[in-house]
Amino acid sequence: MANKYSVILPTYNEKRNLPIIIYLLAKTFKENKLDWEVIIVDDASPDGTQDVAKQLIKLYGAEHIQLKPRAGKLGLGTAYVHGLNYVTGNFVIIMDADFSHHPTAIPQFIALQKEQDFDIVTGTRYAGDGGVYGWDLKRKLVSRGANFLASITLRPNVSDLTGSFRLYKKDVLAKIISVTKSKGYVFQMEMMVRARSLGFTIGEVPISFVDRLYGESKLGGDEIVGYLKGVWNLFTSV
Ligand SMILES: Nc1nc2c(ncn2[C@@H]2O[C@H](COP(=O)(O)OP(=O)(O)O[C@H]3O[C@H](CO)[C@@H](O)[C@H](O)[C@@H]3O)[C@@H](O)[C@H]2O)c(=O)[nH]1
Ligand SMILES: [Mg+2]
Repeated sequence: MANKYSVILPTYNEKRNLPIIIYLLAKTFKENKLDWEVIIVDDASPDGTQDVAKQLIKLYGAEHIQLKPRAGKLGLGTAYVHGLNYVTGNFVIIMDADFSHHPTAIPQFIALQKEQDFDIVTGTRYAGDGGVYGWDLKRKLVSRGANFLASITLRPNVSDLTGSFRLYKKDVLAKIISVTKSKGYVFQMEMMVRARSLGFTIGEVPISFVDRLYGESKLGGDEIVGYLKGVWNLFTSV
């Protein structure tokens, strides 16, 4: 069977970013002669993101773009779980819709996956020539601190635990999701810890994470508290 790559794209108020990210995804997949689809999981964005998504379905075709909305803002982790239900490909790519994750890295993820038959390939901002651009000191410290805390307590041996730009074998993602308990941003970290304890192989590709141009981050204080609780729960259970 030929490979098919399904992108799960969670959106909340991404009206301005969505057309461009879809354009770049379509371009990347076409140029690399890959079979693809994007599943947009929108949580009832008040800015009209879903109207834009519907236009994009007309433009690119329902075989390439699916819109799978939810009734309210239910969090990033459960958005992936929801999107996975509609995946028709054998590989899944998870990424943000605001260009912090650039589609040009996708062919590199795919090449590395093929090279060693990795179960997961994760983008990393914290190894090789990866990096973060456009964040203030506070946000940098939160991200570094979150990674440091989880890596010393849980030792998953992955250099970027909290990033979400990743490629998974579909069955592997389904397995990991079935044992992952977190609902918010902490989901990314828990998934890597679970993947390691299940014995899955993880490759890393350095990426540049550039902060969004349009709109605001949805990372707030409650997500940070949720993260700390998540580390603690894993530390006392795994
Ligand atoms: N459907 C849905 N989508 C959401 C929600 N919250 C955020 N999103 C979408 O998820 C993506 C990431 O959200 P941002 O608000 O842009 O996150 P960030 O602060 O830039 O955080 C990034 O860095 C974190 C830490 O490294 C990552 O954990 C996170 O996944 C993301 O890559 C965007 O496409 C955004 O629209 C939600 O509750 N529901
Ligand atoms: Mg962002």
